[in-house]
Amino acid sequence: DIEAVYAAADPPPTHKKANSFSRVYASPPPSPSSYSTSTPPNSDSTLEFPSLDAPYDPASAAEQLTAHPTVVAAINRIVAAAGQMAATVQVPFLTLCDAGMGYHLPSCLRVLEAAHVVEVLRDGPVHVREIAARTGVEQAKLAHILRLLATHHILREAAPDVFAANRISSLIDSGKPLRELVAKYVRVSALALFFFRYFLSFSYHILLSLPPFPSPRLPASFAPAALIHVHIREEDDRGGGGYPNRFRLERFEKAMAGTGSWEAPGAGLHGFDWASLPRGSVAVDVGGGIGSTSMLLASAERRSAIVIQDRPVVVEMGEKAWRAKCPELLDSGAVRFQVHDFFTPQPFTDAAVFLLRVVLHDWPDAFAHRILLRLREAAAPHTKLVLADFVLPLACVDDFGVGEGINVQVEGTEKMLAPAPLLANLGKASANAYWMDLTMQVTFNGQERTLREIVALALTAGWKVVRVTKAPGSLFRHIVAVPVAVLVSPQRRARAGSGSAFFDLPRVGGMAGAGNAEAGEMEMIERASSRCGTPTFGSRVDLPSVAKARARFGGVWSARDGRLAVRAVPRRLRL
Ligand SMILES: C[S@@+](CC[C@H](N)C(=O)[O-])C[C@H]1O[C@@H](n2cnc3c(N)ncnc32)[C@H](O)[C@@H]1O
Repeated sequence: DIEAVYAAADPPPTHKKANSFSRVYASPPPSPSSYSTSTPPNSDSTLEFPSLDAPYDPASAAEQLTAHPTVVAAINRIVAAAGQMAATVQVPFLTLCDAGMGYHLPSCLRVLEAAHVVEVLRDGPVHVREIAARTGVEQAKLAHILRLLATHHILREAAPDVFAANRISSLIDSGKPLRELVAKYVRVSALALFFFRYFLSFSYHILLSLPPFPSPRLPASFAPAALIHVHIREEDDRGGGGYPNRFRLERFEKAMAGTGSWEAPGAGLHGFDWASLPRGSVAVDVGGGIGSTSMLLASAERRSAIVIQDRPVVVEMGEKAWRAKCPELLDSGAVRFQVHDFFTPQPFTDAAVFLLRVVLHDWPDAFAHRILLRLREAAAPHTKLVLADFVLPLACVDDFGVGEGINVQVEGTEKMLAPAPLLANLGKASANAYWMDLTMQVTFNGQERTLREIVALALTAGWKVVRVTKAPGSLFRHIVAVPVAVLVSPQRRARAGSGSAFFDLPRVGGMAGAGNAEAGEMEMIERASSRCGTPTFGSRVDLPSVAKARARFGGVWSARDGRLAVRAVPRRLRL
């Protein structure tokens, strides 16, 4: 109920009718000489500094105050002090990451401007669903872009997924009606996004084609340049003499070891109760790289055997690294490497834990769904899935879906990381997770995800998230999920215009895949599935679910032989 969401949001800022730019130039602030520098600027005690949350109004007394020489000097000192304090106190690794990925900010700003988002927000907060509909930009991507801008105080997330312009973004309001702009620049927004992506990918390729340079003074665990990582095709990994991809591959593995610095100290060990696993059980580190995380686990916790799965060339490198560092763990069988493609059936069908660390963020939802589904097919009832990834908080207090049909009932969720007036997601202190999100998006069409997105994605593959760890000082989280019935996956694809189509509820792990969707989950699944390109149904095959399917998708639905059947495939389900 979008009205309810708006009602819950902060009151809209005052309407702005005129073009900010023209007003800026039409009424420049008084020149410094018009002030008496000896007079304190704020002798009127009611005059306050302009609010960040309200639109920019150059004519206001508060805004004019900012041109007074004393105030200008104070502003400069505040900005200098804030920047210097941040650089002084923040861990240098994170400051370097911030500096290394800040190039996403202008790209996001460009989307804001080219898609005319500020004009859409002119009259107050708007839900991203509506912004997407009015600008033609894909909703899921737009939400992340706008949240990154909100994290940098350029917009405001007034309520979950509801964005508002503020003192900064309102400055780029053209003052023209949206209709006029869209007519003039037909679909500029979609095109801009399209070309940006390619422009950025192109820049990456140029950067990555530069010859490697030695950096002997960097500690081995830190390789910032390699944080931009590349999926190297199998045939390239070994290719002639190892240049350039062999270098990149080796640098990449160092960078992966360096990602330990994203985590709160000890989080890798405490993110899951490894000691609770029965002696002799098996933990599978899927897409485990050279096993940097497993090495920590294996050294601290010897109850379960660890299998590290990856592609052949990585397994080869991993075995070499372990043989050099801790051969006894390989020789005792406590740890072993296995070549395995995670898009193919998982060979371990009785694992205690499947660990996916920084794997899902490499992949778009449709592929991430497949990786999760392969694990679900191999899961026993006691198997746990541990996802280790950044979890993006909203830039406002998060009610976890109340009022949006989504209830993320997960142990360990936090509605906010800081009280007002700080941003609920800790603003600039959290920038790195949002930079990584954009890096994943422009490089692989992957992404970092919010908890809602992770919960919804996992559910499409039969994993129910039950717990997320708290990790003070880091947005890198360990998320624990348990197997539930798979709610997804048409076995036969609906053909456009075909007379009828059946969507089987699959059998997984010997369990009939009759859905167990609870209230609210249906919508969540549907949203996730629309991103996966696969229609999904959270449904028991009973009359209410048939009615739900009809209401949601149109068409004529019935329950036949434990399957949902649809006649005259509705447009929304055509694949
Ligand atoms: C971002 S790294 C994460 C490595 C490790 N989990 C860690 O946290 O250090 C992603 C890993 O997925 C592996 N990978 C990519 N495609 C794969 C596939 N189809 N099957 C198995 N592993 C794959 C890569 O080789 C790489 O080691």
